[in-house]
Amino acid sequence: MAPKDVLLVACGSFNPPTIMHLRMFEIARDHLERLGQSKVIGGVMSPVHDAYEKQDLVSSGHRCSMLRLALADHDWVRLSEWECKQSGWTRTRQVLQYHQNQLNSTLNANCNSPHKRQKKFLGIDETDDVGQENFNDWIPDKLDGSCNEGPVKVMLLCGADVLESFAKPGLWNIKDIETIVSQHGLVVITREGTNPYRFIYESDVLTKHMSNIFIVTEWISNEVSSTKVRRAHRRGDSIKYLVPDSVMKYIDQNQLYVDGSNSTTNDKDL
Ligand SMILES: Nc1ncnc2c1ncn2[C@@H]1O[C@H](COP(=O)(O)OP(=O)(O)OP(=O)(O)O)[C@@H](O)[C@H]1O
Ligand SMILES: NC(=O)c1ccc[n+]([C@@H]2O[C@H](COP(=O)(O)O)[C@@H](O)[C@H]2O)c1
Ligand SMILES: [Zn+2]
Repeated sequence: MAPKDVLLVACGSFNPPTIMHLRMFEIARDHLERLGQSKVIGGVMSPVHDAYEKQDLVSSGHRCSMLRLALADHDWVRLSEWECKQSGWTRTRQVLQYHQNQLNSTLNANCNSPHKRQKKFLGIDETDDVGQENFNDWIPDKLDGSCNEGPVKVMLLCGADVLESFAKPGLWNIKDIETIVSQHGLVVITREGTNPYRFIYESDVLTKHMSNIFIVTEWISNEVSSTKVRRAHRRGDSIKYLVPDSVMKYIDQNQLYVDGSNSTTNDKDL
């Protein structure tokens, strides 16, 4: 059976983006492709909306700028700004659905209408809906104009802490969890202090859809987190090699994470 095309979507604060956020994609792609059933055709980072109001969250303007710098030379992972440009916070199931719909319509459009480049040449406006900005820069080049592609499956890429947050009362809608695991699928990277296998065992819905959940053990473990980076920076410690150099420079130039002044929220426990 030919491998199925997959697009990995990582949702998160990326406050700031760390090397581990970028590593996640490499680890996931190696694992999925080694299993032989999937071909990863691209990756997307979708920063959460400011309205998520997580402690110390700097504006999505800053977070998108940092992601743009972090991904500047990346050959297969791209930033998607759609989520943070909405009027409020969007549930992850809807974020995945949006990206799936956009991919499906791109694939359909490729087969039913003139080639995109031809459209540009003809001066046809590429906006989706009247008055709606086009946020489609994240679509892999591979799909840009080609009509012989099969379907592409959008999967959620996350760390095991996000998987375990499924059990936090009131945080996730059970129907959303079922839709995410049954229709999209999950690629979960192990993280210190988590036990994703046990977590799946203890959940009926996750056990039911286990064939669509890929747990990837990161043997070269790296416990960098955005929280630790922010803390180190606030204390005047070096964050070199924890975030891309371009991101480190941006943090300095914009004096981010020095105190609470750039944060969209005041310090509070969430
Ligand atoms: N070291 C890591 N190992 C595995 N997954 C990670 C790691 N760091 C981040 N992730 C994953 O990256 C995604 C984005 O997470 P997020 O933006 O919350 O980063 P974070 O480093 O956990 O930040 P914070 O400390 O602010 O929560 C999540 O799915 C999270 O689990
Ligand atoms: N119900 C939901 O869809 C739901 C709940 C909690 C977090 N999330 C998402 O998980 C991601 C990671 O969040 P944290 O940075 O809090 O770990 C964010 O993108 C957030 O939007 C989604
Ligand atoms: Zn986190």
